[in-house]
Amino acid sequence: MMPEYVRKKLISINYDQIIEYITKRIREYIEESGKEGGIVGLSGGIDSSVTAILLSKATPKTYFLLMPSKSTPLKDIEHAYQILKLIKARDDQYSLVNIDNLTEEFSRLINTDDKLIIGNIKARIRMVLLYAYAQKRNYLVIGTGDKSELMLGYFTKYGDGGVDILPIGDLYKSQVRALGSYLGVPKEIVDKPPSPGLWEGQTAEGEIGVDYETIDSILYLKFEEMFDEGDISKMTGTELPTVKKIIKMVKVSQHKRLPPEIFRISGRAINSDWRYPRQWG
Ligand SMILES: Nc1ncnc2c1ncn2[C@@H]1O[C@H](COP(=O)(O)OP(=O)(O)OC[C@H]2O[C@@H]([n+]3cccc(C(=O)O)c3)[C@H](O)[C@@H]2O)[C@@H](O)[C@H]1O
Ligand SMILES: Nc1ncnc2c1ncn2[C@@H]1O[C@H](COP(=O)(O)OP(=O)(O)OP(=O)(O)O)[C@@H](O)[C@H]1O
Ligand SMILES: [Mg+2]
Repeated sequence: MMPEYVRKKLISINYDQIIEYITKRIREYIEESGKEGGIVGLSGGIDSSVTAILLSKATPKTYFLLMPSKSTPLKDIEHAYQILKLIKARDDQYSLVNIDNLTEEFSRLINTDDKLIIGNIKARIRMVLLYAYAQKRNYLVIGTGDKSELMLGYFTKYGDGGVDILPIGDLYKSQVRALGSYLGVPKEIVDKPPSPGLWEGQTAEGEIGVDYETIDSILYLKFEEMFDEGDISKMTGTELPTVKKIIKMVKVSQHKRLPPEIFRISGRAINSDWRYPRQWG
């Protein structure tokens, strides 16, 4: 449940300003990186739909990859096509690549049918394809991760997490849904249960065990408003162990949000966060 207090803070916001800011930053980033445009993996889900629309507003140089597998619901492919139509993508601006053959080859080599291992392989195959298509065009890979998934670590490390920029990464899933509605994403896409589609019947809320309105409320109250966990439990109508579970997911997934730790032997190389200091020219 999302308390009214949180709804006011997270959902009643100025979407025009957000759209303007994100599209401006995408444009600037592409230009500063010396690249020409951006590519997005289009799944038919809300995150890639919103990202695709924002990218199209930022630049005419866009490309979209639809990469279904056996576990991709047909509806999702239809939804991806609806978004292509909405953004008026031309035939030479997208491709459909089925990833089943590649996935089967990997599972044969690794000799596993574990759905999580195979699911993560699918996400990483998509990443490999996106980077290859991007390099062919001198484009950047535009990530679709939202703040809820990034904070929870609910993504495949170096799979859908392997991207160049994260334009909607500071918006919670509930905010992305509201932004999607505002941008004219069909209601069916906005309202359907979020799913990585890595195995049949998978839904994010089913796997995590909590709905996104509650997840977002817990994340917001804990990490932006510093509420006590007991109070968060009461405010969101969620059992305390569930609140603790969500908070723990953030803690244990830190490694997914940071560059790999380098075991330093000499002094510091550049800065520890790898930013190149301006004063070095
Ligand atoms: N402390 C630590 N420091 C450094 N590395 C650490 C580590 N702990 C684990 N690791 C590494 O991380 C690996 C586990 O991470 P990872 O490979 O990502 O695998 P994992 O987190 O187990 O699985 C990915 C999760 O994300 C979900 N997902 C995936 C893709 C898309 C979406 C979506 O919403 O669309 C969701 C998926 O359903 C699943 O629940 C470990 O095998 C290990 O190599
Ligand atoms: N079938 C697919 N075709 C192309 N890209 C895909 C496919 N499945 C996943 N991806 C890529 O992986 C990203 C992560 O998947 P995820 O499910 O989190 O996002 P989504 O489908 O856009 O939204 P939601 O979380 O609501 O399902 C997608 O946004 C997309 O870029
Ligand atoms: Mg999805």
